[in-house]
Amino acid sequence: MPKNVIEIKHPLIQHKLTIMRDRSTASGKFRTLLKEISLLMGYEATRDLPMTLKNIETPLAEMNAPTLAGKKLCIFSILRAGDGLLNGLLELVPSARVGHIGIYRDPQSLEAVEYFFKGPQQLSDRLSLVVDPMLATGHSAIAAISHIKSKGARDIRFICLLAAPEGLQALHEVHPDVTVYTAAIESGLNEKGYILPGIGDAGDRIFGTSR
Ligand SMILES: O=P(O)(O)OC[C@H]1O[C@H](OP(=O)(O)OP(=O)(O)O)[C@H](O)[C@@H]1O
Ligand SMILES: O=c1cc[nH]c(=O)[nH]1
Ligand SMILES: [Mg+2]
Repeated sequence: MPKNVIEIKHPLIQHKLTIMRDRSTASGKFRTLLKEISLLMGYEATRDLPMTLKNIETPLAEMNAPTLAGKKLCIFSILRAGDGLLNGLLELVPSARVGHIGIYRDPQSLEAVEYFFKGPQQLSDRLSLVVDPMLATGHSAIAAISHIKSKGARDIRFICLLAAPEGLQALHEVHPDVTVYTAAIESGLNEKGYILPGIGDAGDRIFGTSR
């Protein structure tokens, strides 16, 4: 297993994930749980942001108080399912810029097909958080990260709910500089490239669609 993978085994995340895995959990509840998990994962993925001190006055005293040092963020959502993680992270860091990368996975070849890209101009001095609930073969994440690197992004983290070992390995081979935050490293992929035991098709479960 690549070293730069952080599996967040917090009890609240694991409990919520178990409810999401259950096939009888409806879309509304599924979305709510994914957003709650995004807040908890975002806490972990930002725990080493640079800090500085700022002089303030409380009602009682003057103090040098810790504050974020101003490292700017951009959150890139891999459409569609990435949007299930995006809004929670934006609530944590309201000043973050947002990029959208439309990618779907061809069901036969399992290759990533990009159909949309819109992101902020200046990426070289930002921390980019690329979000998608699923890292299966890794093709979608690799394509998304290659694209944002071509636009200048250098400091990149990938946040996913579930990661297959195959996807982690593939992503690490192409982008060894990218740290992955995940709630669970799964057993593997089935013959159609779905993560096992998994949650099924993330986009379909978030938006109530079906293939
Ligand atoms: O690691 P990979 O093998 O590339 O698979 C993961 C991708 O597959 C899913 O997207 P999907 O193609 O279902 O599109 P959607 O989000 O629009 O439903 C998922 O949200 C990832 O983007
Ligand atoms: O299990 C999987 C694999 C890819 N995409 C999904 O939505 N689910
Ligand atoms: Mg997708």
